[in-house]
Amino acid sequence: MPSRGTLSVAVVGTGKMGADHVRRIQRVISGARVTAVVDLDEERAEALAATMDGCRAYTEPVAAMAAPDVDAVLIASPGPAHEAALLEALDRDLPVLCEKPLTPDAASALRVLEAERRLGHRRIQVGFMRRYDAEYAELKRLLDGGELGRALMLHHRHRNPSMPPWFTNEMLINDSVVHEMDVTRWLLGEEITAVTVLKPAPSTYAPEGMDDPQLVLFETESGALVDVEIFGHCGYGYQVRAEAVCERGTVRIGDEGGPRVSADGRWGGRVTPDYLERFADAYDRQVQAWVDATRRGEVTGPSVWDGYAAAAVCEAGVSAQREGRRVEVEMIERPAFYA
Ligand SMILES: NC(=O)c1ccc[n+]([C@@H]2O[C@H](COP(=O)([O-])OP(=O)(O)OC[C@H]3O[C@@H](n4cnc5c(N)ncnc54)[C@H](O)[C@@H]3O)[C@@H](O)[C@H]2O)c1
Ligand SMILES: O[C@H]1[C@H](O)[C@@H](O)[C@H](O)[C@@H](O)[C@H]1O
Repeated sequence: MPSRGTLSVAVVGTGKMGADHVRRIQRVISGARVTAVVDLDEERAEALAATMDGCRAYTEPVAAMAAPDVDAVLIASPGPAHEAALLEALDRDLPVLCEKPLTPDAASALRVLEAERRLGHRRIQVGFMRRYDAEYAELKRLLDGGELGRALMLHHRHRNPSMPPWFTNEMLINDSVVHEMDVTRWLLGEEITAVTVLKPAPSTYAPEGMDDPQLVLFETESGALVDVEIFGHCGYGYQVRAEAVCERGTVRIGDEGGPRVSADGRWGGRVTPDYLERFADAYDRQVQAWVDATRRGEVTGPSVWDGYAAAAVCEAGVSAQREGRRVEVEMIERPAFYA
């Protein structure tokens, strides 16, 4: 299919992530421009729109999607607002890149899945950007290559320096560990079947009501075991690491590889301060891949099925966290539409 001209994108939600995607579309990647920005915070949307020629500010996603100069939508509002925006975009048959999580619970993710199936063709890519990170891609290549044998275990480490004040205990699972749910499914090519959450005595820096850190355990269809350390307030930087333990070898990614400085009788390196720096290349590749595929009239990358499957695992994870027991994941059969 021939490429369309420059893609005109509406960015819904102009907070930390939305503003960074706007910068990326305008200055880093090719083939797209931002013609609309939407935020409930009118001043924020207007201030951002004023920095771009030909860009209008809206407070309602519906109004932006109805604009004649919008032909694709990037959703970067908070998770609970995704469903309404996704359903509106599907009604208008607009291509979408939706930040993770697709939606915060399985029932709403299923409603989006059913709406896309009714439309009859895929329109939505979910923003599980780790799939576009060079190290994760190399790990996937090694596991798929088969030389190391079957993967028996995955160890994930996910540390944030701190979380915003509105972040909840449940969000450690359905906003943070959702990344490990997706990469586990993707790396191993199978579904997660059960989740257990263990909690050590919390850090004294954990906010009131938050058990931080937590250890989340996944079981998979083939019997692989996967552990995730989620630490929301480690204080010193942003670290995401993974190690695959296979029958004939192990692979580790996410170790800091930058310059090692020796000075003042010490040696050491730098820990990235946040996800925007650690995953900068992955976000760039993800958005470029979405723009390129959309201009070709295709939809690639993580699908609504991937978003739904992760939401189903999140739901089990939140119950496991609350009830202190192993919880099995309940999900529908994968429809042929998403084969
Ligand atoms: N992929 C990643 O690594 C990554 C990193 C951070 C955030 N995220 C995701 O990006 C999304 C946004 O997160 P953030 O950190 O930028 O949040 P944020 O709070 O910084 O920004 C959200 C913005 O959306 C606006 N908003 C709220 N409801 C809205 C609605 N109904 N319509 C339009 N605008 C609305 C808010 O006013 C705010 O400006 C979330 O889904 C989050 O999980 C992904
Ligand atoms: O929304 C953010 C984002 O998804 C980051 O990639 C993750 O590391 C954080 O834990 C989460 O809160």
